[in-house]
Formats: sequence, C-alpha cells, structure tokens
Amino acid sequence: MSSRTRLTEDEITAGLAALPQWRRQGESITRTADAADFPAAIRVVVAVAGAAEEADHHPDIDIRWRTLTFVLSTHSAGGLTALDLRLAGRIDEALAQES
Ligand SMILES: C[C@H](O)[C@H](O)[C@H]1CNC2=NC(N)=NC(=O)C2=N1
Repeated sequence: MSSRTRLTEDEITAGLAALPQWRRQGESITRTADAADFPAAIRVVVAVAGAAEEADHHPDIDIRWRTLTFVLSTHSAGGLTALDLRLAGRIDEALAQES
C-alpha cells in the first residue's frame, strides 16, 4: 500500500495510540508544544523543515513566541496517511531535543 493512501479509522486510532501528544482534528492531526524560548522554538522548526523536505511531506506550522502548533494532513489524499503519522513522530523527536 502506498504511504499516500488514506488510512482507515482503525489505522488512525492505532497510529494515534503511539502518538499520545497528538489529537485528531477532522481530517488532520495536531500537536501544540512549548519550547524553552523563541530560539529553541525556531531550532525545532528548522529540524522539522529538514524532516519535511526529506519526506516530501510538509506540516502547517504556527509559531507564537515559544509555542508551536503543528497540523498534519495529506492534502493530495484528502485525509490522513502513514506520512502524517511518520512526520508526527519526527516532530516529537525534534521537540524532545529542545525540552
Ligand atoms: C508534489 C509533492 O509531492 C506534493 O505537493 C506534496 C508535498 N507536500 C505535501 N504535504 C502535505 N502535508 N500534503 C501533501 O499532500 C503534500 N504533497
């Protein structure tokens, strides 16, 4: 199965069980987290940008001082795919480096 194929509800539930910081928001998943300060938040964004380019899969990112909100969805599939779950894991790693 292609990683750009939409996941079933059961697959989404199983995937989110391994990503406890993420919550479902319609056809996307989202996580908000605080970095230590603004430079740390920007370092997270730079790390996530690298992971996104590598995966050719890009999050929506909202930056408010040291608070970051990520929203993941696969627009071309019209919903959630394995790419979103994989990138969520990479974002968790980038945030963990700065907290
Ligand atoms: C051509 C390229 O693969 C597509 O435009 C990719 C790029 N990044 C993407 N990112 C996300 N989040 N969803 C997409 O459907 C998507 N499509």
